[in-house]
Amino acid sequence: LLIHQSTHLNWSPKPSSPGCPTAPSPRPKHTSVAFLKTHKTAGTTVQNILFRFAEQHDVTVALPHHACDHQFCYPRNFSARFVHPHTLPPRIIASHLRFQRQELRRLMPNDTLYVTILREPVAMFESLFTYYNQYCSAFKRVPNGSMEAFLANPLAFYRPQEKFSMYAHNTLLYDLGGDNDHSPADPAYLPGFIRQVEEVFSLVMIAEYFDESLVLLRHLLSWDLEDMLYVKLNMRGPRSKGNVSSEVLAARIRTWNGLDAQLYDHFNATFWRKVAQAGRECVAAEVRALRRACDQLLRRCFGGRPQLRPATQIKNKELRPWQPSSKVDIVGYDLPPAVPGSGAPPEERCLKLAMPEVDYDAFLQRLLLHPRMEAGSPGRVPQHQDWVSAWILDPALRSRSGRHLPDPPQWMDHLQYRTSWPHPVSPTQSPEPAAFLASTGAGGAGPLEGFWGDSEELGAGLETSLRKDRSLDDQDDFYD
Ligand SMILES: Nc1ncnc2c1ncn2[C@@H]1O[C@H](COP(=O)(O)OS(=O)(=O)O)[C@@H](OP(=O)(O)O)[C@H]1O
Repeated sequence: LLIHQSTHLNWSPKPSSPGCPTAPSPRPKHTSVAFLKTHKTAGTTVQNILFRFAEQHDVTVALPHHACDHQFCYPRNFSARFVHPHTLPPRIIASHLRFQRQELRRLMPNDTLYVTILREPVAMFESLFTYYNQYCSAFKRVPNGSMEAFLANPLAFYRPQEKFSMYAHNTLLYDLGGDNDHSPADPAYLPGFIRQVEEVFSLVMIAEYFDESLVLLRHLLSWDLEDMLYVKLNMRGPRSKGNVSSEVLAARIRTWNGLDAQLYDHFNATFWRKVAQAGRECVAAEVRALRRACDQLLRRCFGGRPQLRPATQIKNKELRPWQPSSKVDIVGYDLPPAVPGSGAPPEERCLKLAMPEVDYDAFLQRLLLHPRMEAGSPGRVPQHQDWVSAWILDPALRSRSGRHLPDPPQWMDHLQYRTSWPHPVSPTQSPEPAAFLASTGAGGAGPLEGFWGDSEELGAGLETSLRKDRSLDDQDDFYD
């Protein structure tokens, strides 16, 4: 077990930097954030920053209902009903969803700042094509999985009505709630759509300029530089990376994804206008400070820059990234039992820094389900295993109780206290799975039957659900 330590980096950012007009003045950190996590755009790395911030600052994150897996029932249009009731009302939302303005407005506080991220469409499409080669039928039916063959005649393979077809055509536009199959012959559509995006989103980050984007995000939210530290997550290993070396191929990708290409070009330009407003020198200086601080954290966690490893070589199960298929390697990091140099065990935050999306989501779900588990069983005496799980999952609890599990009277008191923390839960608050699924039209209750039963069933249901997270095939069932 990793021992939580509350020590922080001794590097401490100045609240504002001279010559940086948009650098945060000393005002409270903004904690209401809706991050639209688009696909294959470095969104997992941003999400991890937000999840860690939420944990550290005790801010509620909207998590998907179990029937939605770890995404908000994507590719459906987002609905507030897809949010796990224990995470209501949330202040941060950062898991995959298809943007739906009204529903997010209904869910999130009025002062929510909307942020998203775009990636250059050629690199993004190559990533999508590889990652979803087994899930998107348009890609699957191409002979030898050849991207060149697909791009030579996309319409021979693409069927807009098919499930997951959005991974093959203007995915950015789809994620933002737009019509990814809209005719390029309609000159009015995209400008109108862009205007709507600009109305809602305070910041559109650009994956190619990730660090500059984080600087603008920090200014927008008045966060400390320490809140922005990260390692890259969800990267493909070298074996799985294609190379779009030919200009002809790149041009075909841009033509096929014409709406995304124009969208990206527009927001890339507005991004650089924002950088200019913030002061180029100021942003560049802060990028250097951010990189230094990231390096410093990596030394504390890994003894230096961590080695990227295939999932099979990662000893810590919680750090093994999900693999979309046997043809694609998603690489990750392992934590050393003792940090080279200091010899100390890595801090809790190092685990979270390197934690893949599915595992972080599952971790947060487990934290939230504990109080529900006890509240859902009135009169039930807390069991020893409840305490052990709470102790493992709750860093604050661990830091209070130290290395050793306390005696039974203490853990029973604690568990009873937890029934009202962090979200008071009434037994009627959570819809039964069948009712939930019927209300969303998301399919039969099958795998979730008995989910809100007693704690043992709940635990088993949770494990099933975690296993389910590993398979997109199971997720498919919700859209059949
Ligand atoms: N910080 C940073 N800067 C630039 N690029 C980064 C960063 N972090 C992750 N990545 C790359 O983003 C790709 C994964 O994107 P997502 O996490 O959004 O994918 S997913 O849709 O959630 O599966 C994936 O790209 P590919 O490796 O090309 O697939 C990652 O390598």
